[in-house]
Amino acid sequence: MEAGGAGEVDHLAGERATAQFDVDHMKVAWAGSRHAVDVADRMARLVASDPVFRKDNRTMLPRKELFKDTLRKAAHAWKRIVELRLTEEEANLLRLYVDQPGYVDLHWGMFVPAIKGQGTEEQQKKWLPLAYKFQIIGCYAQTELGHGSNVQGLETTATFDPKTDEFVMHSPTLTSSKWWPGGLGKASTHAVVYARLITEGKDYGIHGFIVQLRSLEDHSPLPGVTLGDIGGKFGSGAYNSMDNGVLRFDHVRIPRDQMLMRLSQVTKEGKYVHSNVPKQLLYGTMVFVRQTIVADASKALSRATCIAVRYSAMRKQFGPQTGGPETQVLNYKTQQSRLFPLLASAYAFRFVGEWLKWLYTDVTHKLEAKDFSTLQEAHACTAGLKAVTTSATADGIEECRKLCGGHGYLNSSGLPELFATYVPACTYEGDNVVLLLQVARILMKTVSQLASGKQPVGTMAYMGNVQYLMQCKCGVNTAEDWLSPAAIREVFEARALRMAVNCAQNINRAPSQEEGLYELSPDLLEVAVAHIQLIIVTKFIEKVEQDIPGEGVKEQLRNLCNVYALYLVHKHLGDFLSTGCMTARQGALANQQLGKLYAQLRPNAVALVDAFNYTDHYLGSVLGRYDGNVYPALYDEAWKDPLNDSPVPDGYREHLRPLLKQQLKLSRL
Ligand SMILES: CCCCCCCCCCCCCCCCCCCCCCCC(=O)SCCNC(=O)CCNC(=O)[C@H](O)C(C)(C)COP(=O)(O)OP(=O)(O)OC[C@H]1O[C@@H](n2cnc3c(N)ncnc32)[C@H](O)[C@@H]1OP(=O)(O)O
Ligand SMILES: Cc1cc2nc3c(=O)[nH]c(=O)nc-3n(C[C@H](O)[C@H](O)[C@H](O)COP(=O)(O)OP(=O)(O)OC[C@H]3O[C@@H](n4cnc5c(N)ncnc54)[C@H](O)[C@@H]3O)c2cc1C
Repeated sequence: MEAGGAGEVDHLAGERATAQFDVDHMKVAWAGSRHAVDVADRMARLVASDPVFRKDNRTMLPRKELFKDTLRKAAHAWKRIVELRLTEEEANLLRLYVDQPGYVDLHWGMFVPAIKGQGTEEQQKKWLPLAYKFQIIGCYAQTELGHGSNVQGLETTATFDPKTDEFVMHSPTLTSSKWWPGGLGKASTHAVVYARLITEGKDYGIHGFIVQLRSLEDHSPLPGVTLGDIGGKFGSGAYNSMDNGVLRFDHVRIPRDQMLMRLSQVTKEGKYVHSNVPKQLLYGTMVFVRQTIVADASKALSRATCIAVRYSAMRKQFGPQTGGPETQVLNYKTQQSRLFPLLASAYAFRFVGEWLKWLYTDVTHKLEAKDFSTLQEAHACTAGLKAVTTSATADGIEECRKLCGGHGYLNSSGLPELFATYVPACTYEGDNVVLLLQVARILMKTVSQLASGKQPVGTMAYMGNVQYLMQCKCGVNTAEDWLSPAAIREVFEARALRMAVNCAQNINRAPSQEEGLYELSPDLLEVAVAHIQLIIVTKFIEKVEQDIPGEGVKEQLRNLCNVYALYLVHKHLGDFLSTGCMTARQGALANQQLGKLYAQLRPNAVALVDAFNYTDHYLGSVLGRYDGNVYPALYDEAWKDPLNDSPVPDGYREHLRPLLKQQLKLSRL
């Protein structure tokens, strides 16, 4: 079929011709290195060219078929990984481009890291080779029906029996049933189970245990183990490919050496021994995953913005009153003011994710050397950035759906499934509100220590500049003044610090610290968000200050950085004004500058999303096609729906025909 006569293919080519920068170099800036671009490109094409990895029919598959398809894809991916001797980097990219949540995510993302982080050397030697070769499949069984956020409230017990040198795993109540772990329902043979350790009659709190759940012969649940899937989830396709599971134990015995004993041990005699390390290291796997979730946020948001930008560039509605061609919807200022901040956010999250990965690696090295001084920083940054980036990404994907008008609501746009798959990221690995309150508590502690002269470090170092930041005045006089990184940084620092100090003062007025924290928790959330946004803005500014090769690349990144920062100023103007960080006039100038930045971004928009280098397979959207040839694709896609298998639908004879015949009789009356 011919395109609808609007010349869409040429349209995107024209868009690409207006770019004022070298897209190839922007791909490098986005991916991190030339090597990263090449590997990602190779893996994306490998997946796209393999019929087993087809996913265009996914939202139409019934759950059982979808799950079987996930098993097939995972097994095929593994076969290719082994046959092609892919490196870990390549294998992980392959997993990314297969783009179907499944047990492998939890096996590699949580089961293996939990054993690495919490297992002794012997335990690692025993279990990791089995996991690396997929001779066992593992998951991370922490959350229960009754408790998820409150980890210390978990009820599953692991009671040591010195007579047999075993732990007895038991689910004493309905609410102690493990509930949610991915891969648990149908695929896993093993789990790292978090349970209350009881020995010598004393409850020592939550610890991790490796427990075999299913037979390695026929995959049936072992005696005393009840297992199942917890049921269908939000959306079609989407996270329904994952077997989130339920697990109950009825006095299941495991050898003592299956307690993960790196942080604490139980001796043969039943003595509990805690190594001289912070107990929060038990939460290390969550910290690791939160860091990967921040990196994933930029992937999901960049996918959505890529679809919305390309579609908005080809879609036309209305036109000048004087006549002439219709207007590309991307030219509407409202479309730009909704879409460009999301595009800028995708870049911002990419760079802060890169920095967070560095921080995580640095903290891990320090922990290995028994230096625990940066544990709090790692917790605050991973928890806060996870919360802020996932919330903004989930909202952003939904905004992109609306930006694509009616067609955005079709499954073939890719946006409904992307949203449904993505949105649980706001809940899993820590509910975003719960995580932001953790950050806020750390900020309150830091403020309370300022008076004693203790200098905050890391991302909180700016709080040490309290004398200046509490009274400084924003020096912006013209819209262009807002292009100064120093001016931007200062207002974000002043806003974050003043909000934190105000909140701390209000808490101090409460009858007790606990009551204050409780009453002011809505304000605390905003304090945490302001601090985390400061980190994202700062890391973006630092990125732009680096040496970035490629014609025009640095300029585009600077533009995106300014869009991101000034969009936040506009969105949170109330914070900036109420804390006296800027005047209403300066707020208006920021908005004026933002409009100018959008106009500069406009000719580069399509090229900026091309720099993500996504294949049409990975995007999975007829609206986001690289060639912009949207209408024929939309039209063809509709005919693939099973509802169109026959011109007359199933059910006609039973339900439509009698009705229509009856109406006929009535009309004859
Ligand atoms: C196809 C084949 C391919 C093969 C490919 C092969 C290659 C593979 C490559 C690798 C692939 C990688 C893939 C990754 C993909 C990952 C996908 C993941 C999908 C998501 C799954 C989701 C899983 C889950 O959801 S798991 C469950 C998560 N649960 C939670 O997050 C619970 C949230 N609750 C908590 O974290 C806590 O309970 C908390 C913090 C809210 C409260 O805890 P607690 O009551 O103990 O503490 P407090 O009293 O509040 O605080 C005490 C003290 O501790 C400090 N603190 C708290 N937490 C931490 C921490 N984490 N770290 C450090 N410190 C912490 C806190 O600040 C307090 O400090 P004080 O100084 O005492 O004040
Ligand atoms: C798709 C998906 C996959 C998952 N995979 C796994 C997995 O592999 N392994 C695993 O162990 N778990 C998994 N989980 C569970 C997940 O980690 C928990 O659901 C998550 O940590 C939130 O906990 P909750 O369900 O107990 O929420 P709740 O804590 O019950 O939250 C309910 C509401 O209460 C609020 N709230 C709770 N506490 C506070 C507080 N202190 N102050 C203010 N408000 C509060 C929350 O903000 C929220 O609005 C998964 C969940 C999902 C959705």
